[in-house]
Amino acid sequence: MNDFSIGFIGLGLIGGSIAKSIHRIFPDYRIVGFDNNLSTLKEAVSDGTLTEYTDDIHTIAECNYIFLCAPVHYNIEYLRQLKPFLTDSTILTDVGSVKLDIYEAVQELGLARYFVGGHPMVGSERSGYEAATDRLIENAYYFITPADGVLPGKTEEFSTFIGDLGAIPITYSPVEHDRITSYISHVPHVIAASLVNLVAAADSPDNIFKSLAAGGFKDITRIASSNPVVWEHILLANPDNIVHGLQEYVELIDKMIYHIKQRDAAGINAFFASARDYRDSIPNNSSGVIRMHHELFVDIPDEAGALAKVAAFIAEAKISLKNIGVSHNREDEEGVLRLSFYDADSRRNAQDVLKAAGYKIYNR
Ligand SMILES: NC(=O)c1ccc[n+]([C@@H]2O[C@H](COP(=O)([O-])OP(=O)(O)OC[C@H]3O[C@@H](n4cnc5c(N)ncnc54)[C@H](O)[C@@H]3O)[C@@H](O)[C@H]2O)c1
Ligand SMILES: O=C(O)C(=O)CC1(C(=O)O)C=CC(O)C=C1
Repeated sequence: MNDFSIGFIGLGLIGGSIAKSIHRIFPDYRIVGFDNNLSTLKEAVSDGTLTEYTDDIHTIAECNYIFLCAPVHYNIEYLRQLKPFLTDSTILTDVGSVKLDIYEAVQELGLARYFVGGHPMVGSERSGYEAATDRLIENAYYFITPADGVLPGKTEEFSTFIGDLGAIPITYSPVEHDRITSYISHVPHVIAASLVNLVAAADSPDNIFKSLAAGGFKDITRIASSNPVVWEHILLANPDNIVHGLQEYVELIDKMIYHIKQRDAAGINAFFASARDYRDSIPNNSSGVIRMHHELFVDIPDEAGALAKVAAFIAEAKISLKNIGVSHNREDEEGVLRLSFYDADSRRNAQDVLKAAGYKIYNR
């Protein structure tokens, strides 16, 4: 065992995924967990991700790198407890979705010399350690927001470490970060949750809306299943940017209402056309604004066992499948089975295997 140590406060989706990546890439590092969910900690020790867990903040504070991975407001609360034990060899970081509030707290507490903030631009609607994977952050952009006054070399050292884990570090100021993420992440989560609440309120007593909801509604509302505590903290930590974005959004909706009321075909068309052009310009096969997804779409017969058969071909070829899903709406889907993989090689190999077995494959 190497005596290099990394401490985690919060071992859910993001903390757990980063800990698992570190364990995969640096198996000799000592990884220590602290979480208010004891069964999570026990599970992470038993699957080998954590070397040990602790309920003593001092043990975490003594680690070389400290990752704060609880909901954003709780991360800030831990700064004060860690402060007395930190040394110049510590790198203190967090993964919170909002960067200015923790940056200001760090400055106020005099912790700037240790602090390199971070935020992986990747995640899931699932939460908790059971949703964590050792590939989650691979190929994802990872914001780095160093404190003004951080000791020389720490930002470079931490960025290199994040690159070693397979993510793509990009350095931004906390102010820029919070403005960008309000548009591309925080406002969209509010909109997704609003849409679900809209439909839930309109649904019939026998829930017919829910039963009939197809790809469109499901695609745009996946993130409405996210952990409410995490999002409560994010909205309260970045209120001005989010309110501003939502107000602009309401203006857009008002504009569409006006077009519809006026029966303005050209206005409606232009609204959709500009959205389609921007959305289609997001590169699918690069680490662009939207993370690279290694996906295949496969047409399968609508019969029992068809999905299991495809999964068996993949398993026989020893290819790891990240996710598998079926769409029953054949009207606007060419391939109905969506397979996602952890990397481009796995996707390519699966494509070869399934093609050889006579399946029709689509790439999107
Ligand atoms: N969910 C995402 O997609 C996503 C993406 C990037 C960054 N983040 C950020 O990552 C952080 C964690 O989010 P997550 O999605 O992993 O949440 P999660 O709910 O999956 O995990 C949070 C973990 O923190 C623990 N925890 C909660 N309060 C605690 C406390 N007071 N002390 C110690 N442990 C505590 C929980 O038991 C849980 O294990 C948040 O700051 C969030 O903004 C989330
Ligand atoms: O993919 C998802 O489910 C996410 O919500 C990930 C997502 C986002 O893109 O909004 C959520 C929160 C973050 O801080 C970063 C990424």
